[in-house]
Amino acid sequence: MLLNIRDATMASQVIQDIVTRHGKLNGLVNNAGGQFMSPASQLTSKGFSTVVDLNLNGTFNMCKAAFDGYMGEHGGQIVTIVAETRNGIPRAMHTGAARAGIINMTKTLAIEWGPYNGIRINCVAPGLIISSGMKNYHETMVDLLAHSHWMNPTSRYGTESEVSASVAFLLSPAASYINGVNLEVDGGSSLSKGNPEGDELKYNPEGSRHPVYVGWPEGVDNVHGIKQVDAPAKINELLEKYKAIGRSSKI
Ligand SMILES: CCCCCCCCCCC/C=C/C(=O)SCCNC(=O)CCNC(=O)[C@H](O)C(C)(C)COP(=O)(O)OP(=O)(O)OC[C@H]1O[C@@H](n2cnc3c(N)ncnc32)[C@H](O)[C@@H]1OP(=O)(O)O
Ligand SMILES: NC(=O)C1=CN([C@@H]2O[C@H](COP(=O)(O)OP(=O)(O)OC[C@H]3O[C@@H](n4cnc5c(N)ncnc54)[C@H](OP(=O)(O)O)[C@@H]3O)[C@@H](O)[C@H]2O)C=CC1
Repeated sequence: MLLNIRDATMASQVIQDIVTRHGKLNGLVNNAGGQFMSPASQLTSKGFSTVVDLNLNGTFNMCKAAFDGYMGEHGGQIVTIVAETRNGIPRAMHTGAARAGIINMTKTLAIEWGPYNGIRINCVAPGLIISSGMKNYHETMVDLLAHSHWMNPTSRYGTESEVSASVAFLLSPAASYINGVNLEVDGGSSLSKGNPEGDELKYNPEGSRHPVYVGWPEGVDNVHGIKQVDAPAKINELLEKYKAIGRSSKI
């Protein structure tokens, strides 16, 4: 099934096809999105609109299609992946504005659509995550990002598994009374970003138990159970580093 979320007609068609094929639509996860990096001073009006159209309008198109095509009558759960935006997103003001718009749209929809058979709608806001998406960026940006892994209190990137665990939780009955929230999955970067001159020890002063705490559950055999993703090499190197730390992080 082809889908361009920027196209409202296509969004409705895809929802209709799913309902026809499966007879129901329990959940919608709006994960599609993205941006290009540009300082705001160099951003054109068209560039700004493009990113807002993709993220904000695209998410609206999918939510509306799900509501009209099934959930308005039968209820359901919606989770939208946004991005950690609390202090803005330097070099990505367009996406920051769009994601903040989605978070506010989500609050309104939670209020307006909750009465429709208990529709629940929430957001998950990832911080920096080791993901295939990083391949979209120029090498210099990847370098910068790879050197920014300490920029939150956990001093590391997150993983796709850590984001999807939160999505699964919000979709599940375990979250049956959670509606209209934005769950930050960011290692605390929304609380503190650190100093660009700093290093990974910033949040781990001498005397703390571990240089970096990973805290991933063991895989079937060991921590190597963490999924390998098709991220740029420099970002994947971080994953290997965390795995090694993970093995020595057991309390
Ligand atoms: C030290 C810390 C650094 C802090 C910064 C941290 C930032 C973190 C951000 C949050 C973390 C998020 C991570 C991720 O999201 S992972 C990646 C996910 N995937 C993507 O981002 C997708 C990559 N992007 C794209 O696929 C496309 O750029 C996009 C879909 C967004 C747009 O594609 P489209 O084909 O619709 O658009 P066009 O190419 O036709 O362009 C339209 C106009 O947009 C302007 N533009 C486009 N590219 C650029 C660019 N690279 N620089 C500047 N401007 C750009 C331009 O005006 C285009 O119009 P014109 O073609 O007429 O010029
Ligand atoms: N990785 C990170 O650090 C962070 C990521 N995020 C967000 O998480 C989400 C997933 O990102 P990630 O996996 O990293 O990156 P990817 O680029 O791998 O995933 C983005 C997905 O969105 C799809 N997509 C883009 N535009 C459209 C469209 N118009 N219609 C339908 N699908 C579209 C892409 O499809 P296709 O491949 O076919 O183009 C791609 O599968 C994104 O919204 C991203 O911005 C937020 C914060 C941090």
